[in-house]
Amino acid sequence: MRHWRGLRGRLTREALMAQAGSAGPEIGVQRGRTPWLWALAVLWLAAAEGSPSRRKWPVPYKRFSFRPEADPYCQAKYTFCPTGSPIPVMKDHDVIEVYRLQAPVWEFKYGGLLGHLKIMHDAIGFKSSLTGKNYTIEWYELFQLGNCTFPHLRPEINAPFWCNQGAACFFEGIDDIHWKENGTLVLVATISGNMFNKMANWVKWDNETGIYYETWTVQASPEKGAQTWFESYDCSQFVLRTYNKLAELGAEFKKTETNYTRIFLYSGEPTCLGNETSVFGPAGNKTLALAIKKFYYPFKPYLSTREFLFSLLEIFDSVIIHRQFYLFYNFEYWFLPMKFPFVKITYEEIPLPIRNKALSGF
Ligand SMILES: CCCCCCCCCCCCCC(=O)OC[C@@H](O)COP(=O)(O)OC[C@@H](O)CO
Repeated sequence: MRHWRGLRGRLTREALMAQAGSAGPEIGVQRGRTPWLWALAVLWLAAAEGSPSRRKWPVPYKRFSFRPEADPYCQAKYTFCPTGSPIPVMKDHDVIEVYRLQAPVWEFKYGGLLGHLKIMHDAIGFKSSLTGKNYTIEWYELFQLGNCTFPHLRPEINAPFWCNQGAACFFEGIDDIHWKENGTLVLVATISGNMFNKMANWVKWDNETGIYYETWTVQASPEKGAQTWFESYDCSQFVLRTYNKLAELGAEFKKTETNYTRIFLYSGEPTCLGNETSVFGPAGNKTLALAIKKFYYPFKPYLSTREFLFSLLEIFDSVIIHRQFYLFYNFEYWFLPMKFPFVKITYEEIPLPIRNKALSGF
């Protein structure tokens, strides 16, 4: 059994789909049925050897002109942003403290359990000196992490169905116990009311245009400086974007270590396979469509213990043995030629940003 990994260079969508069209769903694995196609692919790769990919990496996260209504099929296990409120307009001369908030994911359900694995959720707290009121802003999934990581395979719909929206939630109050008990609540900056108001306007734009959650960070290897193929778009990325916006507005951050959770996939150069229409539509490649759905099938939720254990074996077979992963990014499907160590959860420092001195009005 041979894998594409023995051949250097990048596979085009056509080569992968052609391979799929002849060899059946296990793309990238030679089954001895298409030697001529295999030779063609080898010749193509030899010709392409060393030709640098023309694509810009990492793939830029796609923003949209507006946030669509969520599909009623998507059901939240826990209500999104139950105590949400509009962001208030602060007095320009107000002095507002900015807090880094971090707690284990799903702490409300599992306490500090995931904190032991450093699987952490991030948010930002604000406290107004003029009013004494404090606030929390956090960015997370409308329909929980599993729905943002894997799709639903609905019998009545040919394409995988995603409930992967993520959004910002702003509400009055900071739950000190929630953040302090197993995580972090620390002052990181002090800003003016004017800066806060400008940040608030940016948050509204960011929230209206950045509409989907992406769990995975995809890189070529765990080494520092390795090529990043895709960045995640999750709670921590929102906090980082907001800190950067505040620094751009002139905020000066304290010197404190800030670590964040990321879950990595390691792969060779990804290949874009197309979107829902081009892959799963009437003119789509039926075998590729089947291969993608076959890949996602073991990830479906609410399995029995026996089904779950069997699914783990299927996932191991796809990702580790056959070194295949289908990523959904920017509402397109990507083939990832997986590499050792395949998957890794990290909790590493991403330093607080440097102030933009040109704009520091505070
Ligand atoms: C199907 C799972 C695939 C494997 C994923 C393994 C862990 C990956 C962690 C990535 C970082 C997650 C950080 C993040 O975006 O957190 C958002 C959200 O999941 C946090 O959930 P929460 O319930 O703790 O907090 C949201 C809300 O309840 C707080 O008020």
